[in-house]
Amino acid sequence: MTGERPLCGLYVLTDGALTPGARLLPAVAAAIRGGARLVQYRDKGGDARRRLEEATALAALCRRAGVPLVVNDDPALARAAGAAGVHLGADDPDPAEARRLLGPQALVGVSCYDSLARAEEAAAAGADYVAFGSFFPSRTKPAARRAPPALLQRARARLALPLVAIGGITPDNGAALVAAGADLLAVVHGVFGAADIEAAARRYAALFEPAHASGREP
Ligand SMILES: Cc1ncc(COP(=O)(O)OP(=O)(O)O)c(N)n1
Ligand SMILES: Cc1ncsc1CCOP(=O)(O)O
Ligand SMILES: [Mg+2]
Repeated sequence: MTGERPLCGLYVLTDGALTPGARLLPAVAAAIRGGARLVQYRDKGGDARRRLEEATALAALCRRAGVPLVVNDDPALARAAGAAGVHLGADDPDPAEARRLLGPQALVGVSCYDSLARAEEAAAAGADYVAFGSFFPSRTKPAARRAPPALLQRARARLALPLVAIGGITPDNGAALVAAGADLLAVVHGVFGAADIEAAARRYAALFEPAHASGREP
């Protein structure tokens, strides 16, 4: 992806239970006002028409805000909705196929769990970022495979592309992940489960401001 802004900061993932129906767009708008720098439409529902409507509306909102929208799991939906890209895990379509469908400008992110080897493969195949985790117990995905924070330091030393950390991240435990090399913190519950979404997003975004980020590895 030839991005306008570097991929760095708070990455918010929507959730069908926390941001249902009419609450989706206001919730994402609040997260962006709070400083979110990347948005993922993550919806595991089976209603294709609703998903297309929601993803299309979110893509328009994100475009106006200058924040890329990534669609989880579904390259065809990303294309139909006019999203900036797609996020793919081990059980999803092949990232190379997604790249062919979405084109060279698209943002293609790949889940790597606790595997540096998988991340190196994804990087060599042209991923725009790689995601590791779950680093902490996740309310959104309790059965997610766990990864140790030290993995981020090893990944940082070996990989030049943006690193995403995900899983049970709070403004308190996220600082150590940023210090270990995470460029983006991917969050569901900590932002969209909050009573004040904008304020919650602001607390994560602050972890990337110079006062906090001075603890980061070069
Ligand atoms: C940024 C980010 N990282 C990891 C995931 C998980 O992807 P996946 O393993 O495909 O699991 P599901 O999200 O599809 O349940 C993600 N979506 N985003
Ligand atoms: C999709 C995903 N993959 C690993 S953990 C997770 C969910 C993260 O959500 P939360 O920030 O609520 O733990
Ligand atoms: Mg997936």
